Amino acid sequence: MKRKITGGRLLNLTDGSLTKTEILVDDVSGVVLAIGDDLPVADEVISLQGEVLLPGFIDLHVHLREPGFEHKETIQSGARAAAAGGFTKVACMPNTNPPLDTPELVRYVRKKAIDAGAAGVLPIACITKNEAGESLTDFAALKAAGAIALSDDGKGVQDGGLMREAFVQAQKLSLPISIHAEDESIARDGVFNEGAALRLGVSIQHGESESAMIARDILLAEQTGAHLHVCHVSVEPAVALIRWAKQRGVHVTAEVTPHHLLLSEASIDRADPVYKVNPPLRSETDRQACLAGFLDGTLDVVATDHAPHSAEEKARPLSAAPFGMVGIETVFPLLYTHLVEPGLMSLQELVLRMSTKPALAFGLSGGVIRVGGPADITAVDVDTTHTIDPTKFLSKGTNTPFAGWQARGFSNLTLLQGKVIYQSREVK
Ligand SMILES: NC(=O)N[C@@H](CC(=O)O)C(=O)O
Ligand SMILES: [Zn+2]
Repeated sequence: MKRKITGGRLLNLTDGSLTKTEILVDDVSGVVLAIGDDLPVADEVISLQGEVLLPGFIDLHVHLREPGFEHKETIQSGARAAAAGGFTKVACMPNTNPPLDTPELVRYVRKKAIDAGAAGVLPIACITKNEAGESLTDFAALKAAGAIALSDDGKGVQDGGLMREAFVQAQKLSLPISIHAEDESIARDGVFNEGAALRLGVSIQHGESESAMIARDILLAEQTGAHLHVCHVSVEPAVALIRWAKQRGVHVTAEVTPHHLLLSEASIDRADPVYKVNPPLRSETDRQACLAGFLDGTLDVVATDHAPHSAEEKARPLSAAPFGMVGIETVFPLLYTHLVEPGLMSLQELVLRMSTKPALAFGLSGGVIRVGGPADITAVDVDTTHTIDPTKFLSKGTNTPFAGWQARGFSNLTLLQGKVIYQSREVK
């Protein structure tokens, strides 16, 4: 079927200009057939009212919880939530039950994702068997089954020798390794960053647990020539280390989450599990360093680390509640409203960091809208203000510290390969 999208404004990623234009897409070939005025008739016309047309967002770090934790999220609920957030592709982490450490499990996730018919889901497989940190998985078999990267996210690989071997093998297969950098001998199960922890009388998770492991893995990636991707950077020394590594020519990319860009430990007004996330919300100095690193490109991409948990789990006492926040349905409006509108970054730069650069970093298709390219598109409304209401999320998780915040830039329409995977009530 051919679909014509009319009434939208296409963002030019080079100069930031917005041009009112039509786009013709085909859901059989999955590509953009034409961009321009007065395009030929189509099987279906979708009329927009000035929404901005952007390449679908790509998230390199989400948790879809299947198999094993379907009460938190399913691949279907997570992929639908992603589409509502403007995402056409998400890379899901392997800390499921069982963890994604075999080709069969990787294929299971891919099949479930296709059945969901929403955002594309790209599995990241475990570095170590059962995420136990003791022996490596079969990287070649996992890649052949469709894994796009390797990670033990949720945990750091504590054994540096094992991690060195992982980089050696990943390099041969050109597979990125996404690290959850946390030295457990330093982190010691701490919950909040030092300032909030001391103020509220809870255990401290020291920032060096993150930066020390990043330093180790930069050195290992340099020696082995592997692609190191650093997850959820949150502390100033980590930003400095990644900047240094890039200057040395190490193949390193890094992500920053919306919560580490917009919140600090000063935002934690009470010992509430809604603020419990790993890595923790850090100091204002750390937040500023992450923002500066994001603006100067040291931190390449935004990733949400969408980490849904049930209301019951998040209602537990702080020490017993799980780490994690949802983010997939709110990230673009939050960053549009709090970074683009105040003039900290341009719209096209934000889109580059949410669509184009994630695609480039992991060698994925998408990230730009062009004739002949994939028809992976989202249309965002930058004029209407909405209040973030977790009860309206398509995700099963409502654990967000941004409830009640106002934002603009919510998606009204998302297409994957020319098929509509999300449409709001505003679009006819
Ligand atoms: N970020 C979190 O606080 N939690 C994540 C794990 C992770 O990304 O480290 C989760 O799986 O819930
Ligand atoms: Zn993590």
